Amino acid sequence: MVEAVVLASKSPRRAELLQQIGLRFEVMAADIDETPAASEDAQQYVRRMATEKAMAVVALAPNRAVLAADTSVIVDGEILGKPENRRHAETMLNLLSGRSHQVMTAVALYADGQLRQALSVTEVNFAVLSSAQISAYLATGEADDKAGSYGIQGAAGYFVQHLAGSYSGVVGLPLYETAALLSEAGIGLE
Ligand SMILES: Cc1cn([C@H]2C[C@H](O)[C@@H](COP(=O)(O)OP(=O)(O)OP(=O)(O)O)O2)c(=O)[nH]c1=O
Repeated sequence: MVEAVVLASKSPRRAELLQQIGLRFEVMAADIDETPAASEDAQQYVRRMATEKAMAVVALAPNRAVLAADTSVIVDGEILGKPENRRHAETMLNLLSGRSHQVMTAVALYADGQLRQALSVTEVNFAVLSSAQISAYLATGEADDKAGSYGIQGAAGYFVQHLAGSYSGVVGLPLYETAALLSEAGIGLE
């Protein structure tokens, strides 16, 4: 029997999304340093992060197919990752209020000695957020572990006036691109 793909992620959202497309997988997360390098742009950063997450797990399970992803929010060329604390999250939400930003998710798949990558870029338009709305949202705790300090799939869903791109990519794993990578690597969905 072919062994299940390993999802190199501690994100419950990524596991849920992968379940949605019927892939048999198990989870093995590896911690990596997520500090952006001074010289890299957002696209290079998310690609490098997804690759490093995958390769950290390949080092632990060398004969398995390993899938990983990385999501960042980009506004004015600035990369917004997960907030350090509530104040940081508040600053990010004020920055995103009333304008559009990009959400980039890179996916990396290592299988049969080959690394494949895909990138999903989505344009998201936020309504103007009042300070009361931001405070109420921060109190839900949903911002704490998410890039850009919001989760489109939760209470922040109503901040979004318009989206062009991949909804699943914003949540953390673009399903079209992921299925295409799996198919290229000859890994079938059930
Ligand atoms: C923008 C946005 C991000 N997110 C989440 C997806 C990711 O879990 C997180 C971005 O952080 P990541 O560093 O990409 O992922 P992670 O640390 O949560 O998990 P791992 O590295 O182990 O795979 O933000 C949402 O859930 N909804 C959203 O709308």
